[in-house]
This record gives sequence, C-alpha cells and structure tokens, in this order.
Amino acid sequence: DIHAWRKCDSTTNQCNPGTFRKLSQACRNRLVQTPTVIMMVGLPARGKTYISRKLARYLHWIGIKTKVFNVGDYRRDAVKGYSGKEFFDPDNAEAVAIRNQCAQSALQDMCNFLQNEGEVAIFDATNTTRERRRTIYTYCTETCCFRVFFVESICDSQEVIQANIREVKLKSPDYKDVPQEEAVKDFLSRIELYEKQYETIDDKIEEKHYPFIKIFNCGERFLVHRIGSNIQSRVLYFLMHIHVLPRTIYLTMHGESEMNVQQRIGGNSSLSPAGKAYTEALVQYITNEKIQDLIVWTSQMEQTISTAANINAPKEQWKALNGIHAGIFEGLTYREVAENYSEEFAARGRSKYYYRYPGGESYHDLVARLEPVIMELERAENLLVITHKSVIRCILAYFLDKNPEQLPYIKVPLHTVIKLTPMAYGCMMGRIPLSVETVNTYRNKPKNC
Ligand SMILES: O=c1[nH]cnc2c1c(-c1ccccc1)cn2-c1ccc(Br)cc1
Ligand SMILES: O=P(O)(O)OC[C@H]1O[C@](O)(CO)[C@@H](O)[C@@H]1O
Repeated sequence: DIHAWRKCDSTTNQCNPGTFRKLSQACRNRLVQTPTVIMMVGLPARGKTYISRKLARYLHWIGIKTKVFNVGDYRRDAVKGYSGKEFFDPDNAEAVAIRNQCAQSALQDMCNFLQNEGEVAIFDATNTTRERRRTIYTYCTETCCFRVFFVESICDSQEVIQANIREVKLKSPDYKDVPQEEAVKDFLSRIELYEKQYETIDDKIEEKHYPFIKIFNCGERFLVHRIGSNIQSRVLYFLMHIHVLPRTIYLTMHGESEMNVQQRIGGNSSLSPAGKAYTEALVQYITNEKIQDLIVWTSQMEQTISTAANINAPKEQWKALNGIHAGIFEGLTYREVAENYSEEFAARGRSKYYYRYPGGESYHDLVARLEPVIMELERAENLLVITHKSVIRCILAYFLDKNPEQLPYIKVPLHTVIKLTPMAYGCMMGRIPLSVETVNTYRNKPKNC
C-alpha cells in the first residue's frame, strides 16, 4: 500500500523488510531504478528553461535518458497565436482551464516517458503555487512511484531578467512580429500576474517533506533541503558549476604529428614540419583574437604540449585530455590493424562508440573520464583546449547535444580552430581552418605605376 511506500525514506531508498513486502508491485519494481522527476519552480524569466535544457544536455551526455517537458510549448500548441497577457490573468476562467489542461497533458506525456524508457524527466513550468506543487508531487510519488525533487530559481536582478527577456522572450513565437518595447511591456505584466499568486517553496509546512534546491541570483547562493539520491547530488554539483558570463571556448587538435603522417594510431609523438607550422599559425590567430584572461589546457602528450608551447597564456596539463587509448594497437597503422586484426576492426566499425580496443578504451570510456573536464569547462571563462581528435568529438557532442551514434563520426579536421560561443539555450560553433602551408599571398606594389 502507498502509505507503506511513504514510510520508505525517499532519499536513501531504505525500507525495512516489513515495509518492502507491503509495497505495491509497481513500486517494488521501481525501487531499484526509480525514475526521477525534476520539477522546476519560479516566475517567468528566472532561467527555468535555460536550466532545464542545459541540465538535460549534461545528463544525456553522461548516458542518462533525460527529457524536458515544457508546459509553455503545450500551451503554444493548444492556443494558436498568443493574444497577450490577459491569457495569464487568474480571473480568466477559460484560459485557466486551457492552462490546466496543458499542464495535465505535459504531466501525462512525462509519466509515459518515465514508465517506458526514461530515467530523468524535467518538468519545466512555473509551478508557483503550493497547490500545484502538492498535486503533482502526490501524483508522481504515489500514483507513479517516481522520486521527485524541486529546483526553484529565485532572482530579483532586473539586469539578468532584462537580459533573459531580450535574449529569449523576444524571440519566442509569442512575440513574432510584435514591436520590441510592446513585447517587453506585455511580458513584464505577464510576470506581474504570476507574482500575485507566487508562493515560494516553504519548508515550514507540508513542503518540508519535499527534497529541493533553491538557487538565488544565478547560483550566487544555494539552499539545499533533503537532497539525498545520487542523481540529486549530481544535479546540484552541476548547477554549482554553471554560469551565464559571456565567454568563448576554442578547441583545436595538436599540430600534425609524425604518427599522423605515418597513419599510426594513438600515442606520444613529435610534430611534423607542417605541425610546427600550424603551431606558429595558431599563435598568430590567438594573438589576433585578443582574448581576455585566456587559459590554455593541453593533454599530457608531447604533440599537444608542443603545440601550446609558444602561446602567451597560463597552461594546464590534463591526463584526462589524452586521446583514446588504442591498447594493443597503439603505434600500429590503420592498415596493419585492418589486415592483422580484421575481426576487431570490423567490430569497431559496427559500434564505434561502445567498442573498446583490447587493452584500451572506448568512446564511452572517454566520456566517463572527461566528465570532470566538462565540469571545469562549465566553470571556466575564456579557454583554449589543445587536445586530440577523439577528445574533441566528445566535447563537441556535449556542447552540440550529439548522441552516441553520431559522436565517433563528428568531423574534426587537423589545423582547424573550433570556436564555441555559448548562447541562451545552445551554443554557436565556428570552424576556422588556419592555412598552414602559408604561401605569401602579399603582392608587392607593381613597379610600373
Ligand atoms: O534569466 C535568468 N534569471 C535567473 N537565473 C537565470 C537566468 C538565466 C538565463 C540567462 C540567459 C538566457 C535565459 C536565461 C540563467 N539563470 C541561471 C539560473 C541558475 C543558475 Br545555477 C545559473 C543561471
Ligand atoms: O576514433 P577514430 O576515428 O579512429 O579516431 C581516433 C584516432 O585518431 C588519432 O588521434 C589520429 O589518427 C588516433 O591516435 C586515434 O586512435
């Protein structure tokens, strides 16, 4: 019975044997891999969708099946063409009914997702009243046997709210073809309608049972309450690393190495003449970019350290940035592997993300050892990462939300700088090939004029 379930300490998942026996079959099946619902809470323009989508991308990258359910999207589907802030007036009975219906549909889809293949679902809505939170919490924990925790974003910095409205809301379908200042005015009055009803999570009353994280002003301060499960603490740890400061991440492979020239796999290698030329071209490019407080990260392989040597910036070496280890194939050419280990080569071709070299690594292993790098990458500001093709693929998959089938085939050409600029809900990417065979294209002024 459900109340027995409630006696389980929902954070540590411990039940005494008596309680376990009384659990409904549904709960018992779920006890081990209990799906998690992350419920967002907050007024409009508090970064709920920003957090939801960034969090989903991180969880997806570490291999957790995650999906965001944004109630605003359901409303936009239900109500063709937004007619203005009146829609959000609590006294507008018809609109309230439509909004509740949209929340119900999103909740239903979310439960279906978690009952089938999903592991984590993020319910991206304002959820600004105790009543709404109680309804959803009870339904998810008692009817569906999911574990729920809340992430409330509280922000009174007008500067950040204005930035959010400018960057995201004005581009929303709600304000297509609407003059800018009219859209801002409408959105600000929309926020006011929510403010009238807003009840922040209150651990003095029944909500003291809820596990929650309160985020103040973009992560300046956190209040954490009854956070216990592994996924909850990993989400907290991630949220404590992200920031919204504008910055640029430059990624590039090391210069062409002697092993590249010989088509040999893996390992430490010195740079070829062309690779040395690339190093000079990279110094030029980085100097011209005039990047503020740049930091350079390399792997512990010679080819990346040499490529970074002449760049005028602090350098850090990471073992975790070393290229994929090819085990017994280290130092062999692709041809030797294809000829002498054709079965292995074929196996790798069939499932390149999960295939692990004998005595070596898979891309799946690489993602696991790169997780701390990604965490520090989120915390960092302007950064140049000089690493290997396999590692760049994993980092790009994180920023561009690529899946395991696509990751091992992402194009990473030599002698090319990849410029990543995080934007509101995603990341802009530019590829800048530095022409290494730098023939002098400057033509002297012709004598006869
Ligand atoms: O607007 C906001 N208000 C309040 N908190 C915000 C935003 C945004 C944001 C930034 C740019 C575009 C869209 C949303 C991000 N965070 C945020 C929240 C928690 C953490 Br931990 C880090 C950032
Ligand atoms: O996964 P792929 O496509 O074989 O690329 C990874 C390989 O690329 C290289 O960095 C250069 O060929 C090798 O050292 C590494 O094994």
